[in-house]
Amino acid sequence: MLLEIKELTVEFTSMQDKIKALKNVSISINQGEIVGIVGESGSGKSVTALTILGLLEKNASIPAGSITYKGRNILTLDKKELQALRGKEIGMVFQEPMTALHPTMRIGDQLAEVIHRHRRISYREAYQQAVISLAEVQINDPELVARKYPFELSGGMRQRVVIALAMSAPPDLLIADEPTTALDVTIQHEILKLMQDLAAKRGTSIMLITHDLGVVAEVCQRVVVMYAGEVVETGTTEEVLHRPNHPYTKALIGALPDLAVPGQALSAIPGESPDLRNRPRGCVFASRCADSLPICVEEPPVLEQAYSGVHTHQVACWRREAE
Ligand SMILES: Nc1ncnc2c1ncn2[C@@H]1O[C@H](COP(=O)(O)OP(=O)(O)OP(=O)(O)O)[C@@H](O)[C@H]1O
Ligand code: NI
Repeated sequence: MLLEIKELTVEFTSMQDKIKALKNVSISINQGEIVGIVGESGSGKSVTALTILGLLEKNASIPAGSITYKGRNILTLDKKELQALRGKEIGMVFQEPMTALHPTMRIGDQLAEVIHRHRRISYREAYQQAVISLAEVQINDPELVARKYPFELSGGMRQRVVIALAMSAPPDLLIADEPTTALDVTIQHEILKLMQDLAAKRGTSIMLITHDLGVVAEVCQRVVVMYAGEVVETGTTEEVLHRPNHPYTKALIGALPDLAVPGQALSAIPGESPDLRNRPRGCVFASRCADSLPICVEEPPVLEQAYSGVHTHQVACWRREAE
């Protein structure tokens, strides 16, 4: 196991309010695996990523849980140790590539600087390596692009550069938070394929955060469905997409015209997600669930094996189909 998040709870304090953004979240990622994290806006996907990276804002606290990376609990590391982990061991790619790039520095120099820092080779060698890594992310004429500034590139090209940057160490884990959301559909496909190929070649694991089940179907081996800061269902992509067990997952999938097509946003399910300042006593999804039972509003269901004999597939639902 490369990364193991165990019963993680994250809270934010703002004004007088305490927002429980994550509750009892457990997610694991094996070496070389691509795991998709899906859920609608506000379900806690980005908070999960930021917690792993040690980048939560100052108003956050972590009252419970652990995040074990290669046997070490990341939550106990100090600032310096975390910084060393980020970028080198754990790479990151976010939705907006501009935030990861230095606006007034040439692409080749940005890459060379990072490579120089991580690999203890001369700057000249690092620059040559930078050009090679641009070619690896399928940028035509990498020498020319290396001399350009970020603003001279298209969004898709910039995201390729960010992936080259994130993969340059190279990391063992890549955390990608909606890496293709801002790009048009054809470019999305190319970038996903690129990440998948690079990961396979280097044995990198990827945590791929997306609100797009088509993206999950295309590249993920496993998927974690989050709702209101909790994991409601998890399993192999096949299990979750073809045999969904949780009413929320079913609703997400049922509303998609064609699962194999990326670029379809999660559909709107009637109702609103619960107020995270005042979480419901029972199941978080009960207020929007078409199949809820009296017990659903009384007691929270725990994440349990969905079908007997299938260990990978788990669901938190009182109507869980155990057979
Ligand atoms: N610094 C903060 N202070 C207070 N609340 C926060 C803070 N950061 C996140 N939250 C809250 O935590 C919850 C989860 O947010 P998060 O960004 O993880 O959602 P998400 O699943 O990534 O959504 P999206 O798909 O819109 O990116 C939200 O209700 C959000 O408002
Ligand atoms: Ni997010």
